[in-house]
Amino acid sequence: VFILIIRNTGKSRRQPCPAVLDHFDQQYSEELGDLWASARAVLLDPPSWQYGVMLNRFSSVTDITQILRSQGFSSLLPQTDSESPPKFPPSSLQCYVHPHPLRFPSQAHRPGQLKQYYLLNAASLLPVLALQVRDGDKVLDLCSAPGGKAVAIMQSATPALLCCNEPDPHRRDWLAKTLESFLPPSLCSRVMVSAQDGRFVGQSEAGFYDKVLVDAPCSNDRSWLHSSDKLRGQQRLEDRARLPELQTQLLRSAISAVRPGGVVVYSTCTLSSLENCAVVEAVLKEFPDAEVENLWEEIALPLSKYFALGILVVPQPGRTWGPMFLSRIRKKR
Ligand SMILES: C[S@@+](CC[C@H](N)C(=O)[O-])C[C@H]1O[C@@H](n2cnc3c(N)ncnc32)[C@H](O)[C@@H]1O
Repeated sequence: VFILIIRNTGKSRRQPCPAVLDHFDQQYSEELGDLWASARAVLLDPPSWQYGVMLNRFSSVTDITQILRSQGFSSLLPQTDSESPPKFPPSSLQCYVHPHPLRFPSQAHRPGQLKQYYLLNAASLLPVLALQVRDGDKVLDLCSAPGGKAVAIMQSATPALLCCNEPDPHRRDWLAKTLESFLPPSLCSRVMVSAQDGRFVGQSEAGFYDKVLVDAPCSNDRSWLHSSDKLRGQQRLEDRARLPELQTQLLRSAISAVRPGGVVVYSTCTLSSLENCAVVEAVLKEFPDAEVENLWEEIALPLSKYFALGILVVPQPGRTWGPMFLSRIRKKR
């Protein structure tokens, strides 16, 4: 198999939206201090962005690992026989990363044919690792489209049920296509797609799930910074102000949907503390039977930066993963 790897070039450089950049400069220089200057440089430079290659364990094509290794990719997650930290629980999840911004070509959707790999920002795997899905778990992916984390969950273990919820009809179609492209028909009975408003799942399915992922709608810093025009950028800044309320409602609903002893992972792809720590903090006040767990020991990746209520991955030159915030909340027994 011949695979052409694309090196990102300056030709695809997109212009940042001045209003969004100005807003980020004000907020993030205050919240992140010196770290913002280097994160800013990465966010403004799409050709420097790295991409992870998550393998599909259900694809019968097996030579992809060899190709990746020969191109200089290496495994992001430590091999199970490795002695060196960090140690993750054994998992069949495999993702390859490259030190340079090389981009593997994406594969087209072909009905009836499973894709071999999924391209992603490797930090997106952290919420899935934190969820610690085990065989037989009942799992809810509350905000699921386009389905990257749902695919990663199914690479990690074989849950009894994975409910992928997405209320937006177009994004739900995209999600269904992703699942069809990566999962064999034999898993159909375990994986279902639902269309609920996630804010109300906690009432309708209280205490039903072992694990719930809330990969919340958020201000997606990477893409919002490159908003196509001024109006769109300004609209997004208005949306940004409203997001913490929706995120709070979704996290509240997720904690209600999990059984005592179960876990909720809350994640976003923004650096904004108002959508991250502040949301977790506000919701925890309402649930004395829930507590945040310390992920530092467990997910101590060199590209993560620790915050009191979770982990924030701040993109840095040469390690452009993130932005990604995650926090794991356990409901006491
Ligand atoms: C960050 S994206 C999820 C990405 C996805 N987890 C993945 O890894 O591919 C957030 C999703 O939440 C959905 N969403 C928005 N409002 C929602 C709500 N009230 N309940 C559930 N999902 C919602 C959006 O349509 C969007 O698809």
